[in-house]
Amino acid sequence: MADFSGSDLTCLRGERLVFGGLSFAARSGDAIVLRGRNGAGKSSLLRVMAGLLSPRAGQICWDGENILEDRIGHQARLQYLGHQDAVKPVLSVRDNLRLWGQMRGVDDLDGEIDAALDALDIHHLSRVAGRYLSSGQKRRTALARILIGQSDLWLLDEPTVGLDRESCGEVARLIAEFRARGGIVIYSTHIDLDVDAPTVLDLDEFAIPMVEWLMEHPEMDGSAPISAQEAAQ
Ligand SMILES: Nc1ncnc2c1ncn2[C@@H]1O[C@H](COP(=O)(O)OP(=O)(O)OP(=O)(O)O)[C@@H](O)[C@H]1O
Repeated sequence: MADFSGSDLTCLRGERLVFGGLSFAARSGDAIVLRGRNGAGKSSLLRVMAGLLSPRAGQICWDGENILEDRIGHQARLQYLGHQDAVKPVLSVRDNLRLWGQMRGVDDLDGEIDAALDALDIHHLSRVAGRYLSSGQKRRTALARILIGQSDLWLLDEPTVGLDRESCGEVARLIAEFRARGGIVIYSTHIDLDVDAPTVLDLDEFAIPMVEWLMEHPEMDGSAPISAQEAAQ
């Protein structure tokens, strides 16, 4: 039974404190849905969870080990789907999936690609170059990618953007199948996705006004006067 948790996380983007004091916990088969207004930090949190962005404070652990101690090992266990579909325009859909599969060192790649194309109902597009795909078809291709190779954790940033209503149902079904195999899914969405009993993590509850945060962390206040001794250091 895998265990993925974060404690007392603070995230800074640029000079802005996005959220603070955020904790979460998930075990095999769990789903967490991230909610919050635009700019609340859902994408930032997913990037922190993926180890692509370091938190300003707090830590994230997989089975008790800080993910930053072994970023490569963490990335091998997860599939991250960001806003960008990252579909190469000159490669066919099949070759895009082949490239991703090769990067993950997948063995039976052709078999896995066929299964992923079927699951996303894009077999008919397998020889079409990325540049000719519609935005929904690109999103389906990106979703097919997360099915290739073994993974224990899906981090999905608005997975249904650009998809028609029927495809949203397919995404919910894929999530259910992954959870049934023991996977952990954390996703952001602005629509209601038919996922069974996800834990809701509302980022709006963790927004901290900058001024309040600077009072707790005066060392981060670039506008505060510093002593002559500190200036000399
Ligand atoms: N690369 C970056 N550099 C600096 N600030 C950033 C960067 N990316 C995002 N931000 C800022 O971080 C904050 C959180 O953005 P984020 O994209 O995580 O929010 P979100 O909840 O996913 O928003 P949305 O619902 O609009 O997708 C925003 O204020 C944004 O301007």
